Amino acid sequence: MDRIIIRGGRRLEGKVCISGAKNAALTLLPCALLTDEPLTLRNLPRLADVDSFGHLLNQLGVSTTVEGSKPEEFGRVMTLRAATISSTVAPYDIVRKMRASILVLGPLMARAGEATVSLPGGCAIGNRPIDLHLKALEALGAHIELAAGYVKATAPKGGLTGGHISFPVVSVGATENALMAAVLAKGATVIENAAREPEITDLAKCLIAMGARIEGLRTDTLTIQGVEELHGATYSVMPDRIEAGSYACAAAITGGSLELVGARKETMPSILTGLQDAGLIVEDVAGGIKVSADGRLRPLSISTAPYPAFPTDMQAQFMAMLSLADGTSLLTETIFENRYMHVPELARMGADIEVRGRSAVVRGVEKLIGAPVMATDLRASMSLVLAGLAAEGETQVSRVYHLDRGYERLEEKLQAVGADIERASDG
Ligand SMILES: CC(=O)N[C@H]1[C@@H](OP(=O)(O)OP(=O)(O)OC[C@H]2O[C@@H](n3ccc(=O)[nH]c3=O)[C@H](O)[C@@H]2O)O[C@H](CO)[C@@H](O)[C@@H]1O
Ligand SMILES: C=C(OP(=O)(O)O)C(=O)O
Repeated sequence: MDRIIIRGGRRLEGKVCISGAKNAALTLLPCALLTDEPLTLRNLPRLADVDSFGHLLNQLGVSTTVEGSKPEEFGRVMTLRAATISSTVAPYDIVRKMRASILVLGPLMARAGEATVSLPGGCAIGNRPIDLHLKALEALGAHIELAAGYVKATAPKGGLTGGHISFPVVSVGATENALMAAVLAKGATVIENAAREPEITDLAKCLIAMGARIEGLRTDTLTIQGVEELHGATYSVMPDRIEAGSYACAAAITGGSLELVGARKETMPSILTGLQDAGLIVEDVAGGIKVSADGRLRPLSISTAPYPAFPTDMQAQFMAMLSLADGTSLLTETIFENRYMHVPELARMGADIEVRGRSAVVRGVEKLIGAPVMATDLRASMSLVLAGLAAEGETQVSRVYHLDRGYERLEEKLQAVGADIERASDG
């Protein structure tokens, strides 16, 4: 298994190219199931999850071809074509490894009228139920059965019909599944209390490019007028706001200055406000954003919540950064009940953090010290890399496969801006 080895203490300076967003890519890929014509996705990040999703789609009968696989090229182009759907089953083995697999449910129902998808179950960051995904499909006429760990959904004879969906809590995944199911349903669908994450807008824009009729983009009410069929399209995946935020934290924690090339300011309001409140200088530059440290970091009080509030996917990275702030910060996690797996590992590097239920009290320390650490999820692993960049001495982060799910060419991007970081393989 690979490890990342970091010798910390170097100030980072320069430009980092921001890749296509994982969480957008993973909801754009299943759109290929909605048409028998080719869907070409540009700016796809080179990530383990994107490859796994491609394999899942192959099993369902989708052909995939990839261009731009040369190591020096960023942003792959994948053309997907679901001329026919040969299987409507997403098996446990794949869904277990990649939770986004659940996003084939809506499109399979829309196109094939049936889907059998493994229940995802819990994962390291907490319980991740799918009851809202299922209720949304039921509102469109689907019949749902649960048996042997699988959801079996079937549409009535004439297919799904438009309906009224009102989510009791904001769910990104359930909004995505509902949207992808509704675009081919007969008649109109209204989704209330829809998630407003930029990745949802990216999905809606791609569906519109494929011929869907959707109104209310960027708002919490989406109105969809079902169409007979969708056609092929070419669509470019939005830049990854969480990757951009993570590199901004790298600039902050090393007292450095990084230009985040391609980052879109309008997709990361609360992240940028958090950085500014922590004392960083955030500037618009041509084609991106520049984030620079300006003295000691200030403590913050932050609560995660659905967009446009502070994202749960940035909580761990901010915690690493705030562990070196000049004072005590309070972080509250409202989305996932167990997203503090990085706390004991950061503590092994000298951070002073106390978890009290859903909150974490982070008392800033003068310095962190390198140590061997490991994490059980993606953003927790990134928080340890950030801590390692600032720490005195050597940090070894194991279980690198978590990072490979969400950060394209992490070591390469960090080396280019001055980090002493490498990947070691134990064979
Ligand atoms: C609102 C939010 O921040 N969502 C995050 C969530 O998306 P993801 O789509 O995985 O999760 P949801 O947005 O669906 O979950 C939001 C909340 O709703 C609850 N829920 C969800 C579905 C359901 O059927 N029933 C139910 O009760 C969840 O337990 C959670 O507390 O994790 C992703 C990966 O970290 C993040 O990129 C998303 O930003
Ligand atoms: C937890 C994450 O992703 P996933 O929902 O794919 O597990 C994430 O992007 O931080």
